[in-house]
Amino acid sequence: MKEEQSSLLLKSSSLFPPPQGVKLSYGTAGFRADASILKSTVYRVGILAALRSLKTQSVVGLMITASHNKVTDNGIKIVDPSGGMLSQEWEPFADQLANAQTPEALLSLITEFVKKENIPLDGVQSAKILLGRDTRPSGQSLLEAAKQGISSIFGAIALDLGILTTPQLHWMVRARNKGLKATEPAYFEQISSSFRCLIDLIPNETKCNKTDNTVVVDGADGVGGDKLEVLKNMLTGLVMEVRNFGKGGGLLNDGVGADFVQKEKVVPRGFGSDDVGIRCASLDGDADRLVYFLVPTSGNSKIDLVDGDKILSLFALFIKEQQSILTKEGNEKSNSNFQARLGIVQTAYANGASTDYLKQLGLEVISTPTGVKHLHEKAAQFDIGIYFEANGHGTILFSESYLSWLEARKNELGLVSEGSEQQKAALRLLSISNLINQAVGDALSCLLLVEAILQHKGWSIHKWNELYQDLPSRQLKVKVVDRTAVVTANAETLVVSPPGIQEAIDAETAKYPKGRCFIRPSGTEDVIRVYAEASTQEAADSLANSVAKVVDQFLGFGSSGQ
Ligand SMILES: CC(=O)N[C@H]1[C@@H](OP(=O)(O)O)O[C@H](CO)[C@@H](O)[C@@H]1O
Ligand SMILES: [Mg+2]
Repeated sequence: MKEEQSSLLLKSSSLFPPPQGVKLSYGTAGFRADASILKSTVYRVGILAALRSLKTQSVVGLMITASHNKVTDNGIKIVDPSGGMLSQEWEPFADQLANAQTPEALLSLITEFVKKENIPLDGVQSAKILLGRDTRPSGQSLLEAAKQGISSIFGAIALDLGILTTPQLHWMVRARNKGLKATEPAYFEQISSSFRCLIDLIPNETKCNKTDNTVVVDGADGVGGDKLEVLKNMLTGLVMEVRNFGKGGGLLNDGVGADFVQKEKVVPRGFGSDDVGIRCASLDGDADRLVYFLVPTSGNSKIDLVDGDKILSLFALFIKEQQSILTKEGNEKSNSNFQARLGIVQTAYANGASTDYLKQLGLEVISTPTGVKHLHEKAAQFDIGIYFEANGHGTILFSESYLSWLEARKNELGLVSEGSEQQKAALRLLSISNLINQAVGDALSCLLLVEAILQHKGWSIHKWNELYQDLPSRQLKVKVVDRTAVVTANAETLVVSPPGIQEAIDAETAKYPKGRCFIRPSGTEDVIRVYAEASTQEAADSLANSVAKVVDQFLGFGSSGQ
């Protein structure tokens, strides 16, 4: 490394001392903590992003957000050139950088890594980093720290794109590296026009029945609500009312948003008795999650949750239907025999009833650890890979080879049977691939796809919700001395350390018919999460509570683990 580069790094890093007594970890989706201690981390991730861009010779992204966490938290994550999450191979280096105690230690880590990875840090190659942030008040000052980190690497340029949803930034990084238009208007144009195509392709029979085309959306008082206000005016065939849109004075994620709705199963702020029976949806704080819900009865805050698993099921059902129309037998041979592999990816948090339903549809279902980085990787191995976390984060990935086949097939059908059902099915699948974010789960594009499918099928939210009945479940959080003491295996369904705890969990679970329960350390909050499922709500609650007690005995503040 050149002398000037080393001294620049030493000088700038001395302005960003790391917080004392805190161990930072890249976690499920980047670094997250109370915003007041994050400046040095964000500065260092700025350096890391510049190195990633140099290494890949492509544009990368930096998103400043803490998603569903409380407003005083913030976080930072890197978007890889593909538009996906940072390659997991670089995560250990991210952890080391964030935790280096002195400017000298930081410099030596960087020097070593640059050498090992063969990164062209000569000032000749340039690096470009797109920066986005959510609406958190701490975003602006953290943005400055990120810029300082980026400008500490010769040749690196930061491009501030302002306030964006996380999926918008992922989309822009991907588009940019594919040489496509990567602006916010281009994003809105793409999703609204592909939504229009799907609406135009609705069969006349259902069009006549005129299904309810109104949806009320809780924007979590964050960036998503704000962006929906723009998007809704570009849509035809859908009436959208946005509440908690971020500029009405409500506090981000405070009794609102997809995480709250999914975990608490009660109405978010601003919703209530007047909404009985209406189709409602909720975004999270950075608009990468979406859940639907309905208020079943007045005078009670309980909701019927239509979660990520059900969105996944609706998507899977529709795609499977379109695929079978497209490959219907008795048609001309040509190149119509592409055996597209359709695969479903879930985590252990997926409701057991959803997995059963998807398997009954004859679909291949696989399970990965929590965090979309894991699900995305698996889904990308299929021609059409649909992945969702129960909390509403997911998307549909189409392989390049399948898309080229589909495009060719659509053109061919246009010549031989213009306007046929088969050609429409091909057009629908192509429109879905343009609507749904190919980089990462995106609440805005998923919302439009759900709406298009419901209109296509002429379904109400009730009808959709009846695809299968969720097994009662309960999620709890337990504060412990050191959550890293819990080590899991088998896609997080088994605890291998501390010894004895899995046996205790098994003993509790065995007491409940259809009981299923697992624990894992959260990668975004300082807690152990407990998930339980059983045949009744009381049983699920009781199982979750007993296992929470087990966790507390083994790892809580009164345990010998302290
Ligand atoms: C149970 C749960 O909802 N976990 C969430 C949450 O991760 P944890 O590691 O569980 O804190 O935040 C992640 C990032 O948004 C999301 O991917 C994940 O599904
Ligand atoms: Mg989020």
